[in-house]
Amino acid sequence: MSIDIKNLSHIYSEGTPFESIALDQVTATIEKGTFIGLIGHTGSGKSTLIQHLNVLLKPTGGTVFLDELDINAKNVNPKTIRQKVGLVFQYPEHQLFEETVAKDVAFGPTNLGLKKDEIEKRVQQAIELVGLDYDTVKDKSPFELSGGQMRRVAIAGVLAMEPEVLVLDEPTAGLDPKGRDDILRVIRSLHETNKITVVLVSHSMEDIAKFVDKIMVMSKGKLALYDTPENVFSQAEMLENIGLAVPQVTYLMRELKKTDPLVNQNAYTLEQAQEEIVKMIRRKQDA
Ligand SMILES: Nc1ncnc2c1ncn2[C@@H]1O[C@H](COP(=O)(O)OP(=O)(O)OP(=O)(O)O)[C@@H](O)[C@H]1O
Repeated sequence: MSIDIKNLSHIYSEGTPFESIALDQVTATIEKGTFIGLIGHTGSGKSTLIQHLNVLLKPTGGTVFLDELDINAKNVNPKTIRQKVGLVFQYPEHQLFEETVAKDVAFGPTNLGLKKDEIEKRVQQAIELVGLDYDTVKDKSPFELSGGQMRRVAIAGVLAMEPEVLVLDEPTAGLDPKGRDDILRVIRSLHETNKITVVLVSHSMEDIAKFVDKIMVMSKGKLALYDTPENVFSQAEMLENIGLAVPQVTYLMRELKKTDPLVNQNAYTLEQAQEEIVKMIRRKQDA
């Protein structure tokens, strides 16, 4: 399912002294089956943008199309959009409440009014998709699991609705580096096997760079950059100007470029850049 964001604007408390322009004429196309990382400093508009993908907010201007359907049109039922676009909030495990993992994951499909067999099938599939063993966890209380596992259960709850687009607000928040990497791997593999379109909000470019196809950089309610990770990182100065930490690899490459004529940052992928840096460090050690 492709997403077309057209001149999307959002003003909170419009016309009051507390007015705040959260989105300012954002236009972007997210092609079907792509994995997008959405980055930006605090208050840049990321959460506001993703809430529009799921019709949780009404635009002040512009709209969003899902496969050419204007999701804000009067005759469109927001419920049908929310089935297609699954939204995983920050710290989704805080919303777990059932006594077993299986019941929690079944909550969404049960509300859709699906038959018992279909619900059971979806629950099992969703639990396995997030890399948990169904038989081991199905009857456990979600609260017996580790933080990372609880988060996987919460994501499984959204997957059991079989959305065509998965939107996640900082799914790695509060996890240690290994937990962050594990969750991102699960999401990447979901995206690859199910060809699902993914929009993932993150504070850290370094974390998501190797997983996403494209990065959207938001700054003060505007879309500042929208390109592949390599092309986004090549705009190091712009990223620094808008207050985003440039990944260490890019930073090192830029510094080395100043002194080492062999380095041409734009000619490398991130993995190649990493290898080059290791080689350069060895060359310097041997010299
Ligand atoms: N409910 C609200 N009422 C009024 N202003 C709001 C509301 N929610 C967000 N804002 C303002 O809108 C702007 C964009 O906020 P938003 O939460 O979308 O940014 P964000 O990039 O997701 O930030 P963070 O990374 O901190 O979550 C900010 O200036 C914020 O203060």
